[in-house]
Amino acid sequence: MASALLSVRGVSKSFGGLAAVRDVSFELPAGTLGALIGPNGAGKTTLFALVSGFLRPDAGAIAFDGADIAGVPPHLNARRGMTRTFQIVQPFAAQTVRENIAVGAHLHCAARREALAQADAVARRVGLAPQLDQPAGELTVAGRKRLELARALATRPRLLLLDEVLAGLNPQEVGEMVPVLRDIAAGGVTVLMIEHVMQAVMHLAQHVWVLAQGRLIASGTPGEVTRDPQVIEAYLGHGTARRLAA
Ligand SMILES: Nc1ncnc2c1ncn2[C@@H]1O[C@H](COP(=O)(O)OP(=O)(O)OP(=O)(O)O)[C@@H](O)[C@H]1O
Repeated sequence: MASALLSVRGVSKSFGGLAAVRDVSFELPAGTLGALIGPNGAGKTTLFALVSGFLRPDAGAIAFDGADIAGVPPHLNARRGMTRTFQIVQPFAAQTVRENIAVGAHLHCAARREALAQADAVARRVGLAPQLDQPAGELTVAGRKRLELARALATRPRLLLLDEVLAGLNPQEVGEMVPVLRDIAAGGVTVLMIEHVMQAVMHLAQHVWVLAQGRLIASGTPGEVTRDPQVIEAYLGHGTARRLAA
């Protein structure tokens, strides 16, 4: 069994009276592609923000590669090898795709020429090489999603947290992104993805954790969690599993 690259133990976070994440624990082994799923408002993005350091947990422990990182700011986590993407992609619209990706590469390369060369290499990995000289503002939605992925990859993460990188894509675009994500994981990057596109989760994830109303209600392989009555109820409403079985 591989050791846990990310360990979350008893983590909770409330906003005023609203418990967004309640006593969540899980471990992501190194070399795994895991998915975090759950209905809208389940607490997935809040959990990502806690792990990546944009929020500090009210309780619990978060460890990355054995080091306690609860409350450690995102730029320090990026230096340690953990980077996240955002659901809403905000590139520097007037800059080229190459320059946008190079921003991520600057984490490790001080020299501009080296950062730009790294940007080219990363663009090839995500299928953005033909657009390298194009202003980022001219990219399609699918192109912007690839750019967000490329900017994160350019930081050379060991753990990549992907927040809905497939949202807004049509089925063909999803189909084109799945192998890109699989190649990234096969290249040795541990991945945790928040994803609503179940078709992609089924194809990609080795392990799935399901959140509902802030709590972890199920975990297992994609096949196991999608058959779990508690998961069916969380998505489709109370009594659904019983009605489906009948
Ligand atoms: N900064 C905040 N202040 C107050 N409430 C918040 C804040 N961030 C999130 N929430 C609330 O916490 C709950 C969990 O939200 P979160 O965005 O983590 O869910 P999610 O599972 O990512 O949802 P979605 O799939 O719709 O993105 C929601 O009820 C949300 O309204």
